[in-house]
Amino acid sequence: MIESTIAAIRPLDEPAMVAAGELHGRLTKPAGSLGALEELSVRLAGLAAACPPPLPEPAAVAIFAGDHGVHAQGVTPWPQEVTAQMINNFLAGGAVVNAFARQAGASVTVVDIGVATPLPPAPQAGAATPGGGANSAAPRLVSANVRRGTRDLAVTAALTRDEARAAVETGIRIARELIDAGAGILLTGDMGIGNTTPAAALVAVFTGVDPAEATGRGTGVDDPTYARKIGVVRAALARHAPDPADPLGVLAAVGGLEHAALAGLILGAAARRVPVLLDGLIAVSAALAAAAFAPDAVGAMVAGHRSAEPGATAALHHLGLDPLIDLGLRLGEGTGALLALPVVAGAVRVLHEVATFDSAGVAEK
Ligand SMILES: O=C(O)c1ccc[n+]([C@@H]2O[C@H](COP(=O)([O-])O)[C@@H](O)[C@H]2O)c1
Ligand SMILES: Cc1cc2nc[nH]c2cc1C
Repeated sequence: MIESTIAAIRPLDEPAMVAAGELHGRLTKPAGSLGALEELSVRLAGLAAACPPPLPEPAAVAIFAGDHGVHAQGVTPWPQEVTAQMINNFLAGGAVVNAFARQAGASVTVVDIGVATPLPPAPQAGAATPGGGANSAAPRLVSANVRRGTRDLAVTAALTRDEARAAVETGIRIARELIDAGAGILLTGDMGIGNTTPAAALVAVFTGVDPAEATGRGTGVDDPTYARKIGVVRAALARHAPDPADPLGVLAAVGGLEHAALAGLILGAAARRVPVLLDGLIAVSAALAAAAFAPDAVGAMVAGHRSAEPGATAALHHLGLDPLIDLGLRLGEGTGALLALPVVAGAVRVLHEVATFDSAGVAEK
């Protein structure tokens, strides 16, 4: 399923991009005056192979949650149980992601891909329900636990290749379900105490930057914890020597289940030519894996924001993506992607609704 998904990912459609660029030149605004929104809307036309591309709605956030054996190394001050407790908060609608999803009119799907603490079984709901607004469906839990947390990557491989594959395939399946249910854009979310450590390792492997540059303070670790965290990432790279040309092997050695599933979500969206709006460090580390599986998947990626984590900037640079907003966020959950959603929608709406100089009777220069 990974292989067939990769095979379905194709380059952007040039004629649609040319048409969108020409249309921009005829709209009632000085050429180039919408800055990065113009490039974004042209790219989304290329992704959809249509000018104008469809409005990116309804929007669906998928939050992948997992735990991490590397927690035992003292790389985060938070207890592991917080991952499961925050899932309950997501399902009750009380987290920041819920507030932002209501604001943006997006649905929220929470996927237990590898939480250590047992959760109440999810009701066997039918199809996914993207969409939102005041009457949107309640957040939904999908139970797809591959294992109750990864192994400690400081000691051994975090996952077997089969476990990593199962998580990637779940991400692909969630993308398909959300798109089949009508989603016009997918947003990445994550929850996992300790997950900035494997994210930093993934960034270091795929971009080649030094672990000290890829590693940040996560939820806000103190100086001794930060130094230990860099040492853990450096030692893990030396121990496993992951090959960046083998993304499944990299995810298995030093990744996490939510990172692997997010890579699958991105591949699944790219294969269906639906945009995927990336959140912070964990999302962009997964995006590096997705790009290693299928370089053309980058065409479907929109960088929602620049996380305060230094590894996120290294990853975005490697992917050639400019983030839409830069507010110093470092929360995760999908919050930065949700804040960027109106920017993406605005970029596309311009191509649908703005009058041309001709039609509006406005003189050109
Ligand atoms: O999205 C980001 O850039 C981001 C940056 C720092 C922390 N987080 C979130 O914080 C948690 C991991 O932080 P830590 O310090 O426990 O590794 C996890 O639940 C992430 O969603 C997320
Ligand atoms: C409270 C809390 C909320 C979070 N949301 C995403 N990561 C998180 C980490 C913590 C600790």
